[in-house]
Amino acid sequence: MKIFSTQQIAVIDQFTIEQEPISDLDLMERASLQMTNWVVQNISNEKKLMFFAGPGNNGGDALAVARLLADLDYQCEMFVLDFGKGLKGAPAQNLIRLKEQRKVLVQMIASEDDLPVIEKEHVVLDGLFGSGLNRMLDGLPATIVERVNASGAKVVAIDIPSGLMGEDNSTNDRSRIVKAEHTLTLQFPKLSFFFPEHEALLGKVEVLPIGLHPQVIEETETPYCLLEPDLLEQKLICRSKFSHKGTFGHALLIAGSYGKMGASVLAANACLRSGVGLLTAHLPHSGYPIMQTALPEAMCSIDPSDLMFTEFPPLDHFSAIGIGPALGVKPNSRRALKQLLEAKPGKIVLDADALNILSMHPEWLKLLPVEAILTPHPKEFERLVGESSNSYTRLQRQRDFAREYQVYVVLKGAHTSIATPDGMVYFNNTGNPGMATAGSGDVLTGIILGLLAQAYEPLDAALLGVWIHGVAGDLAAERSGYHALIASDVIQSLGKAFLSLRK
Ligand SMILES: NC(=O)C1=CN([C@@H]2O[C@H](COP(=O)(O)OP(=O)(O)OC[C@H]3O[C@@H](n4cnc5c(N)ncnc54)[C@H](OP(=O)(O)O)[C@@H]3O)[C@@H](O)[C@H]2O)[C@@H](O)CC1
Ligand SMILES: [K+]
Repeated sequence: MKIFSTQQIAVIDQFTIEQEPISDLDLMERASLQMTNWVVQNISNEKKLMFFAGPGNNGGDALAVARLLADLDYQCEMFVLDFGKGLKGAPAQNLIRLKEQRKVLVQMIASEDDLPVIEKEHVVLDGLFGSGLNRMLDGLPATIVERVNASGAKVVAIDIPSGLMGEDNSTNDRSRIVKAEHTLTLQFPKLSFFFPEHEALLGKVEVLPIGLHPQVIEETETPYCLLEPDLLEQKLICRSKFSHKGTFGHALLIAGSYGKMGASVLAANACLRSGVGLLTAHLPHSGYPIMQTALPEAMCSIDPSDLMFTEFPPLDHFSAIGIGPALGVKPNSRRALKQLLEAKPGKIVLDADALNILSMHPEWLKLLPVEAILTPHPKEFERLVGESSNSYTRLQRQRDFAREYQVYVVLKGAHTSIATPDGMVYFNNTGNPGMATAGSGDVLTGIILGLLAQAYEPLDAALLGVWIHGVAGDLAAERSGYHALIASDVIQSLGKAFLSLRK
């Protein structure tokens, strides 16, 4: 699913009105019907609903939803923000319709004194501002937001919590943003919905389709996209009857150091469970019995060092390399990583300490092969590019980094984002908080390595790997819940996760 900017959404909205064609009033009614249906299914009509409507179409939606719900015997009160200019267009027509219906008390709010008392038991429907917000809230709107947030009432935001910008909130003040329990967003999630600092403002997000014109959606270009199963199903490669283990590549995993060999075992296991033909794990000598015992399917290449990575085997046999989990950053390992990069290793995924080494030696970044995949968590990414004060800035840095070095940057998080060398960013929404556990990242590295070593292009390996990792985590959480979930559970669910793509 494409993620558009709020400016693009306004253009798509206008195109739909002209080309469907449909009047703006009818489009607003269509959107409002969707939201009304959601309220009917989720909120009891014994609750008193307090609507707040702003000056634009977001307010128009609130006015229409109040009328539709009042017809269904919901008890509604309407408070309209009065800037002294009156409403225009479709919102003005909806105000007239609501007044003519005579079922809802409508009050204008011109100053703080006009504000109602909001009880904890009420439900607030927030239609102050939506995608037309163009500056931080202040004055009366900011006061309303403060009151709503302080009331303890359940808040349902129409399209977007009022005060939240669709994209960049780096100069916004979160105390002036509505804190919703549910956000009913129209047709497309907004970019700012994918940033962790906004989770508590958005609550649970419901994307409600409102039938915007498919042609303009298809033709409008955006660098941002949400991963969906349809796209990934197309990417999964079918296995022919005549395939053999040589068809599915030979992966080389370089991971683990003394005391942390588990990272290597987890990544190797996940790699094998992702369909690779053959896997060689390169390990310090002390890791040899561990790997051979834990995972008989893996072959081993033994480092001269007993404790850490200092040398890599000849690369000719391998179709992809994964390096980094629990490697350590000792000088010998650093030197060996540099030599590996100088040997032009081809398809490669770098994680954890491989990235930490690169942040200690930024001059080696230029050695990264084109289309290498880097899988940092936010801290590792910060070490590479410096601190970012918010997710929007971090996202722009992620895009810049991917373009500058022509690599894929998989920034791990609740919505893992994958930035590509050509400036695209894909967001993932599979996975769950239970996966914030030791070894989870090693499993992802193993999956991506397994896919890379087969015939998957780096882009497809990154997208499919991230998505499958999340699905496997979700399946594992169904069995163990979030608290008890460990990385091995995710590996156990990989089979079912691949099967969910039905090939
Ligand atoms: N997607 C779709 O197709 C559909 C979308 N729909 C709905 O439309 C919504 C978008 O509507 P919208 O464009 O009218 O914008 P909205 O947010 O209501 O308000 C803009 C007004 O606020 C003002 N203003 C801005 N910032 C301000 C501030 N800080 N403090 C004070 N004022 C401020 C600004 O005026 P300004 O002061 O800038 O002149 C302007 O008057 C969208 O979220 C969805 O709910 C559906 O109806 C149907 C289909
Ligand atoms: K809103």
